[in-house]
Amino acid sequence: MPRDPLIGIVGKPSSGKSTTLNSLTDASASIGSFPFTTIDPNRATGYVQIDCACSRFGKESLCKPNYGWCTNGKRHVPIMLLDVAGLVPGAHIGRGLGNKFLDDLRHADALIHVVDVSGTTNAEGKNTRGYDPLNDIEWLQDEIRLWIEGNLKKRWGSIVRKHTATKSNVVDTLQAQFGGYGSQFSMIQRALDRLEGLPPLEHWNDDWITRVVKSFMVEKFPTVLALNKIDHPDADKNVSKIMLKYPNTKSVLCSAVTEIFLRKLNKQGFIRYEEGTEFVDTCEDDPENLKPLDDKILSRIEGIRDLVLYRFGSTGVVQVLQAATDILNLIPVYAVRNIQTFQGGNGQNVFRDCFLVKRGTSVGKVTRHIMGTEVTIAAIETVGGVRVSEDAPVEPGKNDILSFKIAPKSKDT
Ligand SMILES: Nc1nc2c(ncn2[C@@H]2O[C@H](COP(=O)(O)OP(=O)(O)OP(=O)(O)O)[C@@H](O)[C@H]2O)c(=O)[nH]1
Repeated sequence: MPRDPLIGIVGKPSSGKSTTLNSLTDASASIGSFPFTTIDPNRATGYVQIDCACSRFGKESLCKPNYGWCTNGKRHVPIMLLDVAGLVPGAHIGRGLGNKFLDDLRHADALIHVVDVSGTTNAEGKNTRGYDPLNDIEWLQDEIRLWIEGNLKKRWGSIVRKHTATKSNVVDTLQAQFGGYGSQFSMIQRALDRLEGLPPLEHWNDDWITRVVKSFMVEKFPTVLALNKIDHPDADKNVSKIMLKYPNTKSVLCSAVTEIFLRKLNKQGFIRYEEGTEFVDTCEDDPENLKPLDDKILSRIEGIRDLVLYRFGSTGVVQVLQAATDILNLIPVYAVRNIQTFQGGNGQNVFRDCFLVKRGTSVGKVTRHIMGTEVTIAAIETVGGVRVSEDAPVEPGKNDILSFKIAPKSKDT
């Protein structure tokens, strides 16, 4: 059974990790209880915003998720986040929280690297001016690579001896080494396929080992860059530099502190703010429903509109989490009791249960993930009561709303 996806938040001290995490985990509407089975202090529930299936069928007013919430067809689906704190240069040799950080990381399926693009904090997170954040992207990648490489090189002699003695396949040999990082055979295969002219493992020199580890990292730790603090005047030139140097890495511009500020005022009834958008109303726009603000805060909001919202379309925070689920290829799948009305088990409300699963996963696998392996599924249906085979893949808008008919337990069991 696939486990729930986990997204790690990484970045140097003072880059804005906690602020970003707070804005991703702050649930502004009343929400269901915690859906995940394991809770540890570094984990928090974030909410990724998706277009809910209820809006496909004009049933927005009847939508009531068991977990998260849905407003006018914009649904906030829970996803587990991992706060990977304490990374400083030299972590792989034990600086800062050192290996503790790296150990936490192995559980993550994707990373959000929060980068301070204002250039006002150095590699250690201390105040400065004109720091080049390109360094942060490089050294974070290097730390992870050196950690994996270090572990591999320590045992390289015996790895090669065993590999040749047992005439093993290179994928099997690497899976035995990388299994501890949560690797899978398919991941390793893809990582190796990307490397042209790769010699047999027994002929790998240091350079080839580095290339293999880098390629493996692309598979194991797909990364979104959250280019944070875009509200700062020095951010623009740093953002352009990063985009030029890393054209193929998903980057999202954001201002976590702005998001926190707007959500707070929204909760207190001073503004109307729709998360993930550029729309903010104040008492000037709606004096009857919004509380009055003093001139200082009004002018700060004006600044936020000009510097962040109108320039970039939003604070970017909602989009950061969306980008992380996109690189993992996750799509929402809905389990309903009644395939005609989309109602849940209690016969009320629609689309109560929504799960994020990898696009292309077979319906059978999704079924077992949701229903468990003990039950016997007699039939699976999708929209219109159409039967779906267990092999059919789930895709956005296709086989993504499912109803399961359970076979009655036989008397012998
Ligand atoms: N201008 C600006 N400042 C920000 C933004 N996000 C965070 N900050 C500020 O950056 C500082 C550090 O933010 P934190 O969220 O504590 O950073 P962190 O990465 O969690 O730091 P550590 O806990 O030391 O690892 C705080 O003063 C924040 O207010 C932003 O979008 N814009």
